[in-house]
Amino acid sequence: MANTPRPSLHKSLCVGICATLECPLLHPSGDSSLLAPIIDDLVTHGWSQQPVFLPQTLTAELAQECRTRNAAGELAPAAIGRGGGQIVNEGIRNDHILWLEAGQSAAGDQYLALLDELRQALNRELFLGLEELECHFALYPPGGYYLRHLDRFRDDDCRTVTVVAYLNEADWLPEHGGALRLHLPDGPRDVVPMGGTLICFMSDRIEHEVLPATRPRLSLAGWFRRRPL
Ligand SMILES: O=C(O)CCC(=O)C(=O)O
Ligand SMILES: [Fe+2]
Repeated sequence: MANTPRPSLHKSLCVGICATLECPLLHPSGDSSLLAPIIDDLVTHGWSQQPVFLPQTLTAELAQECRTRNAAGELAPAAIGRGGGQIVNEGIRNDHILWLEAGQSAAGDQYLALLDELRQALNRELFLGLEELECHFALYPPGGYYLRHLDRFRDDDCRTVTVVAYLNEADWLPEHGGALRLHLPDGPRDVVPMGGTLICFMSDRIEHEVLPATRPRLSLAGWFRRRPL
Protein backbone atom coordinates (compact mmCIF):
# COMPACT_ATOMS: atom_id res chain seq x y z
CA MET A 1 0.00 0.00 0.00
CA ALA A 2 2.70 2.47 -0.97
CA ASN A 3 0.10 5.14 -1.76
CA THR A 4 -1.86 4.82 1.47
CA PRO A 5 -1.15 7.80 3.71
CA ARG A 6 -0.63 7.24 7.42
CA PRO A 7 -4.07 7.33 9.10
CA SER A 8 -3.24 10.43 11.14
CA LEU A 9 -1.88 12.28 8.12
CA HIS A 10 -4.75 11.00 6.03
CA LYS A 11 -7.32 12.23 8.51
CA SER A 12 -5.83 15.70 8.57
CA LEU A 13 -5.59 15.93 4.77
CA CYS A 14 -8.71 14.18 3.66
CA VAL A 15 -11.90 16.23 3.43
CA GLY A 16 -14.12 13.87 1.57
CA ILE A 17 -12.53 12.74 -1.64
CA CYS A 18 -9.98 10.07 -1.56
CA ALA A 19 -8.73 7.37 -3.85
CA THR A 20 -7.76 5.30 -0.86
CA LEU A 21 -10.19 2.44 -0.57
CA GLU A 22 -8.64 1.24 2.70
CA CYS A 23 -10.29 4.01 4.64
CA PRO A 24 -13.53 2.56 6.03
CA LEU A 25 -13.63 4.95 8.97
CA LEU A 26 -13.45 8.08 6.87
CA HIS A 27 -15.22 6.77 3.80
CA PRO A 28 -17.76 4.13 4.89
CA SER A 29 -18.60 3.37 1.29
CA GLY A 30 -14.94 3.17 0.25
CA ASP A 31 -15.81 6.19 -1.86
CA SER A 32 -13.49 7.16 -4.67
CA SER A 33 -16.55 8.36 -6.55
CA LEU A 34 -15.32 11.86 -7.35
CA LEU A 35 -12.08 10.74 -8.94
CA ALA A 36 -13.30 7.88 -11.14
CA PRO A 37 -15.63 10.06 -13.30
CA ILE A 38 -12.84 12.57 -13.89
CA ILE A 39 -10.61 9.81 -15.19
CA ASP A 40 -13.40 8.34 -17.35
CA ASP A 41 -14.25 11.77 -18.79
CA LEU A 42 -10.62 12.58 -19.58
CA VAL A 43 -10.23 9.29 -21.43
CA THR A 44 -13.51 9.62 -23.33
CA HIS A 45 -13.75 13.36 -23.98
CA GLY A 46 -10.44 14.92 -22.95
CA TRP A 47 -12.16 17.08 -20.31
CA SER A 48 -14.28 16.80 -17.18
CA GLN A 49 -16.48 19.16 -15.17
CA GLN A 50 -17.25 18.36 -11.52
CA PRO A 51 -19.79 20.81 -10.06
CA VAL A 52 -19.30 19.81 -6.41
CA PHE A 53 -15.63 18.95 -6.07
CA LEU A 54 -14.46 21.32 -3.34
CA PRO A 55 -16.20 21.41 0.06
CA GLN A 56 -17.95 24.76 0.68
CA THR A 57 -15.81 25.65 3.70
CA LEU A 58 -12.58 25.03 1.81
CA THR A 59 -13.85 27.09 -1.16
CA ALA A 60 -14.72 29.97 1.19
CA GLU A 61 -11.34 29.80 2.98
CA LEU A 62 -9.41 29.79 -0.30
CA ALA A 63 -11.51 32.68 -1.65
CA GLN A 64 -10.84 34.65 1.53
CA GLU A 65 -7.11 33.96 1.23
CA CYS A 66 -7.15 35.15 -2.38
CA ARG A 67 -8.99 38.37 -1.46
CA THR A 68 -6.82 39.09 1.58
CA ARG A 69 -3.58 38.54 -0.28
CA ASN A 70 -4.85 40.65 -3.16
CA ALA A 71 -5.67 43.47 -0.73
CA ALA A 72 -2.11 43.12 0.61
CA GLY A 73 -0.79 43.68 -2.91
CA GLU A 74 0.57 40.14 -3.31
CA LEU A 75 -1.13 39.37 -6.63
CA ALA A 76 0.66 40.54 -9.78
CA PRO A 77 -0.43 41.00 -13.40
CA ALA A 78 -0.21 37.60 -15.11
CA ALA A 79 2.37 37.13 -17.83
CA ILE A 80 2.25 34.95 -20.91
CA GLY A 81 5.09 32.68 -22.10
CA ARG A 82 7.66 31.19 -19.77
CA GLY A 83 11.09 31.69 -18.29
CA GLY A 84 12.95 34.70 -19.67
CA GLY A 85 10.38 35.04 -22.45
CA GLN A 86 7.57 36.09 -20.12
CA ILE A 87 5.72 39.28 -20.91
CA VAL A 88 2.63 40.92 -19.49
CA ASN A 89 0.22 41.43 -22.38
CA GLU A 90 -3.07 42.85 -21.25
CA GLY A 91 -4.44 42.42 -24.75
CA ILE A 92 -4.35 38.64 -24.19
CA ARG A 93 -5.13 38.30 -20.49
CA ASN A 94 -5.62 40.77 -17.67
CA ASP A 95 -5.96 38.68 -14.54
CA HIS A 96 -3.76 39.02 -11.46
CA ILE A 97 -2.12 35.92 -10.04
CA LEU A 98 -0.22 34.55 -7.06
CA TRP A 99 1.52 31.17 -7.12
CA LEU A 100 0.35 28.78 -4.43
CA GLU A 101 3.16 27.10 -2.52
CA ALA A 102 2.95 24.40 0.15
CA GLY A 103 3.09 25.66 3.74
CA GLN A 104 1.49 29.06 3.13
CA SER A 105 -1.90 28.29 4.68
CA ALA A 106 -3.92 25.36 5.99
CA ALA A 107 -6.52 25.80 3.25
CA GLY A 108 -3.87 25.95 0.53
CA ASP A 109 -2.25 22.79 1.87
CA GLN A 110 -5.61 21.04 2.01
CA TYR A 111 -6.22 21.94 -1.64
CA LEU A 112 -2.76 20.74 -2.67
CA ALA A 113 -3.37 17.46 -0.81
CA LEU A 114 -6.68 16.93 -2.62
CA LEU A 115 -5.07 17.55 -5.97
CA ASP A 116 -2.27 15.20 -5.11
CA GLU A 117 -4.87 12.46 -4.61
CA LEU A 118 -6.09 13.26 -8.12
CA ARG A 119 -2.55 13.27 -9.52
CA GLN A 120 -1.86 9.85 -8.03
CA ALA A 121 -5.16 8.45 -9.36
CA LEU A 122 -4.38 9.78 -12.87
CA ASN A 123 -0.96 8.15 -12.75
CA ARG A 124 -2.33 4.86 -11.45
CA GLU A 125 -5.11 4.63 -14.04
CA LEU A 126 -3.67 6.43 -17.06
CA PHE A 127 0.10 6.12 -16.55
CA LEU A 128 0.55 9.82 -17.25
CA GLY A 129 3.74 10.11 -15.19
CA LEU A 130 2.55 13.37 -13.62
CA GLU A 131 5.24 14.58 -11.26
CA GLU A 132 4.06 17.88 -9.89
CA LEU A 133 1.41 20.55 -9.83
CA GLU A 134 2.02 24.21 -10.55
CA CYS A 135 -0.90 26.29 -9.42
CA HIS A 136 -1.83 29.93 -8.87
CA PHE A 137 -4.67 32.01 -7.51
CA ALA A 138 -6.19 34.12 -10.27
CA LEU A 139 -8.37 37.17 -9.88
CA TYR A 140 -10.02 38.59 -12.98
CA PRO A 141 -11.44 42.09 -12.43
CA PRO A 142 -14.94 42.80 -13.78
CA GLY A 143 -14.56 42.81 -17.57
CA GLY A 144 -11.39 40.66 -17.28
CA TYR A 145 -10.63 38.04 -19.89
CA TYR A 146 -8.10 35.58 -21.24
CA LEU A 147 -8.28 35.16 -25.01
CA ARG A 148 -8.46 31.76 -26.71
CA HIS A 149 -5.29 29.72 -26.10
CA LEU A 150 -3.75 26.30 -25.41
CA ASP A 151 -2.03 25.69 -22.07
CA ARG A 152 1.13 24.30 -23.65
CA PHE A 153 4.20 26.32 -24.35
CA ARG A 154 6.04 25.88 -27.63
CA ASP A 155 9.31 25.19 -25.80
CA ASP A 156 7.92 23.18 -22.87
CA ASP A 157 5.45 20.34 -23.35
CA CYS A 158 5.38 19.20 -19.71
CA ARG A 159 2.00 20.69 -18.83
CA THR A 160 -0.27 17.71 -19.31
CA VAL A 161 -3.55 18.15 -17.44
CA THR A 162 -5.06 21.56 -16.66
CA VAL A 163 -7.12 21.75 -13.49
CA VAL A 164 -9.07 24.83 -12.42
CA ALA A 165 -11.11 25.22 -9.22
CA TYR A 166 -13.52 28.15 -8.96
CA LEU A 167 -13.65 30.12 -5.71
CA ASN A 168 -16.69 32.28 -6.47
CA GLU A 169 -19.98 32.27 -4.58
CA ALA A 170 -22.19 29.28 -5.32
CA ASP A 171 -24.87 31.70 -6.60
CA TRP A 172 -22.85 32.71 -9.67
CA LEU A 173 -25.28 32.66 -12.60
CA PRO A 174 -24.64 32.38 -16.35
CA GLU A 175 -25.72 36.03 -16.73
CA HIS A 176 -22.80 37.09 -14.52
CA GLY A 177 -20.52 36.05 -17.40
CA GLY A 178 -16.98 34.86 -16.72
CA ALA A 179 -17.55 31.47 -18.33
CA LEU A 180 -14.64 29.29 -19.28
CA ARG A 181 -15.35 28.58 -22.94
CA LEU A 182 -13.95 25.26 -24.10
CA HIS A 183 -13.54 24.93 -27.86
CA LEU A 184 -14.48 21.29 -28.40
CA PRO A 185 -14.66 19.38 -31.68
CA ASP A 186 -18.47 19.55 -31.60
CA GLY A 187 -18.60 23.26 -30.78
CA PRO A 188 -18.03 25.63 -27.87
CA ARG A 189 -19.04 24.63 -24.36
CA ASP A 190 -19.34 27.21 -21.57
CA VAL A 191 -18.53 26.34 -17.96
CA VAL A 192 -20.07 28.65 -15.34
CA PRO A 193 -17.35 29.43 -12.73
CA MET A 194 -19.48 28.54 -9.74
CA GLY A 195 -17.72 28.06 -6.39
CA GLY A 196 -16.81 24.42 -5.72
CA THR A 197 -16.63 23.46 -9.41
CA LEU A 198 -13.52 21.74 -10.72
CA ILE A 199 -12.70 21.57 -14.40
CA CYS A 200 -9.94 19.39 -15.86
CA PHE A 201 -8.77 18.98 -19.42
CA MET A 202 -5.85 17.74 -21.46
CA SER A 203 -3.55 20.76 -21.74
CA ASP A 204 -2.31 20.04 -25.26
CA ARG A 205 -5.72 19.40 -26.82
CA ILE A 206 -8.38 21.82 -25.71
CA GLU A 207 -8.30 25.46 -26.68
CA HIS A 208 -10.20 27.65 -24.27
CA GLU A 209 -10.82 31.23 -23.21
CA VAL A 210 -12.14 33.17 -20.22
CA LEU A 211 -15.07 35.45 -21.04
CA PRO A 212 -15.57 38.81 -19.28
CA ALA A 213 -17.62 38.80 -16.09
CA THR A 214 -19.70 41.46 -14.40
CA ARG A 215 -18.03 40.84 -11.02
CA PRO A 216 -14.57 39.81 -9.76
CA ARG A 217 -13.84 36.20 -10.73
CA LEU A 218 -11.68 34.04 -8.45
CA SER A 219 -10.03 30.72 -9.22
CA LEU A 220 -7.10 28.45 -8.61
CA ALA A 221 -5.64 27.53 -12.00
CA GLY A 222 -3.14 24.71 -12.15
CA TRP A 223 -1.31 22.25 -14.32
CA PHE A 224 -0.10 18.75 -13.61
CA ARG A 225 3.33 18.46 -15.19
CA ARG A 226 5.04 15.33 -16.38
CA ARG A 227 8.76 14.82 -16.46
CA PRO A 228 10.51 16.22 -19.55
CA LEU A 229 10.97 13.57 -22.28
O1 LIG B 1 -9.93 30.42 -15.12
C1 LIG B 1 -10.22 29.68 -16.04
O2 LIG B 1 -11.37 29.28 -16.23
C2 LIG B 1 -9.14 29.26 -17.03
C3 LIG B 1 -7.85 30.03 -16.89
C4 LIG B 1 -6.85 29.68 -17.97
O3 LIG B 1 -7.20 29.30 -19.05
C5 LIG B 1 -5.41 29.75 -17.69
O4 LIG B 1 -5.01 30.32 -16.64
O5 LIG B 1 -4.62 29.25 -18.52
FE1 LIG C 1 -5.60 28.26 -20.00
